[in-house]
Amino acid sequence: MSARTRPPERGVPSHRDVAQRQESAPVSTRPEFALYIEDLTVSFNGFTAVDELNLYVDRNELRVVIGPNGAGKTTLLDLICGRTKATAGSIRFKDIELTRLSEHAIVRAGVGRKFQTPSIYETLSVRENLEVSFPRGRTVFGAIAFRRTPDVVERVEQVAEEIYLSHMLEQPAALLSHGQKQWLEIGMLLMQEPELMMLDEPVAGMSVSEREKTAELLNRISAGRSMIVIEHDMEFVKDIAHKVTVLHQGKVLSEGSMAQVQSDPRVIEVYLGH
Ligand SMILES: Nc1ncnc2c1ncn2[C@@H]1O[C@H](COP(=O)(O)OP(=O)(O)OP(=O)(O)O)[C@@H](O)[C@H]1O
Repeated sequence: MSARTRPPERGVPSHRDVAQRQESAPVSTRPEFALYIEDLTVSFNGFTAVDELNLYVDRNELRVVIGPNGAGKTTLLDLICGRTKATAGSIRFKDIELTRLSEHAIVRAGVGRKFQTPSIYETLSVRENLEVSFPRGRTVFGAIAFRRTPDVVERVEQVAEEIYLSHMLEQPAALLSHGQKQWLEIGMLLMQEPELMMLDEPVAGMSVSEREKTAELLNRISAGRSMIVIEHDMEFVKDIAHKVTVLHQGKVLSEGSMAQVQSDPRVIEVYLGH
């Protein structure tokens, strides 16, 4: 049975199931899953990079997406954050259809995304980088217009502590190590308190101890939100994944616990065996 036609596993209701359940449920009941991706497809000049993909991510879940080069992993994140527009299919987050929204509206809907290379402001201090990421930190013209109100100061200090940078708040970001820059960018996302956070290869180029601290950080911040992480480092995947989705040629090849996907012969053939 193909990934496309495979019904959701037990405990993985289809969107229709949830919609029906919600009709009779009290208004305050949250859907069981935060993110529903169904039949998602994107083609570039006849090449289908994401092909009728179905993916369901829970709240409080850290999902890792793995797969060979060109499998469609980054394109999937591009589709969710609105950078790439879907050719067909649906992405519903908290019951909002994201495929129709602009990138900015998707951010406002609670979706935050970190790219592989850190995009921090090198000349600003760690504190200022976090401040400008506070939702009220910028005007529509992009000028830094925040005031250091007590709530901003408190939030910056909380986030700095979470990302192991409390002792470097006044340092220019340019002086941070590669790993610290990655953490700062995660912190900049945390300032916006996203309910869905997506990270593309967060530990690429990090030292062993930075990887360990990043695993601890991600485990901590996945509580209360949904996370999708693309990663190639299998040791790291083991440390963080609640569930793993393996993509191949734009489709879900396998999905389950790390142990389940690692022992799936199809995954060994196209990815892990290489
Ligand atoms: N804008 C685009 N125009 C044309 N082709 C694209 C575009 N974006 C992605 N692709 C193609 O879609 C396929 C999937 O690419 P994608 O970057 O999503 O793969 P990936 O799984 O993230 O790979 P990697 O692990 O190498 O980062 C690739 O063949 C890529 O060349």
